[in-house]
Amino acid sequence: MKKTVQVVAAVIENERREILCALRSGQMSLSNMWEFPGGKVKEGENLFTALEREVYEEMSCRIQAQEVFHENVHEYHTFIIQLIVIKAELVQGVPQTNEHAKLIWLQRENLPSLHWAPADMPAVEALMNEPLKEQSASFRRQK
Ligand SMILES: Nc1nc2c([nH]c(=O)n2[C@H]2C[C@H](O)[C@@H](COP(=O)(O)OP(=O)(O)OP(=O)(O)O)O2)c(=O)[nH]1
Repeated sequence: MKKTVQVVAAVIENERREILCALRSGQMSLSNMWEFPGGKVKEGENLFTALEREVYEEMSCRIQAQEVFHENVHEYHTFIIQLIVIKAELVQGVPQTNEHAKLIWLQRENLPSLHWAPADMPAVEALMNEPLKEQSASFRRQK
């Protein structure tokens, strides 16, 4: 039986309404696919704390997890992923590529132009279809 792995991933939006996208490196599994930064939740760990820890480990910056945005289950060849996508705010530092091949900020309407990890597609679509009023507070404050 395939193992189910719980993974948290961050949607971090900047004041220009761009979302941070991360390219998995050639050394990682699902190599050369784009993802939202994050990783596996450890046993007994709170989802938000796990996300803040993973982001700090991967990108040396601090985020504050805000709310669960999307959740779905996807079956890969070797495991089943429960992907929990969480809105988060960058609170300290500039994201660094400690593990990823590349980091880019992309307007949400351009998200589908990337080759995403298959499990991420429903969340990408949900972001595309998100009503303007639900989009980030930093963006709303500019209006
Ligand atoms: N962080 C993150 N991982 C994702 C996303 N979509 C997706 O399928 N994944 C997969 C890739 C990995 O197999 C797993 C997250 O594992 P991880 O980031 O903690 O660790 P890892 O790459 O070392 O994992 P692995 O080599 O053992 O598969 O979830 C996503 O949007 N963000």
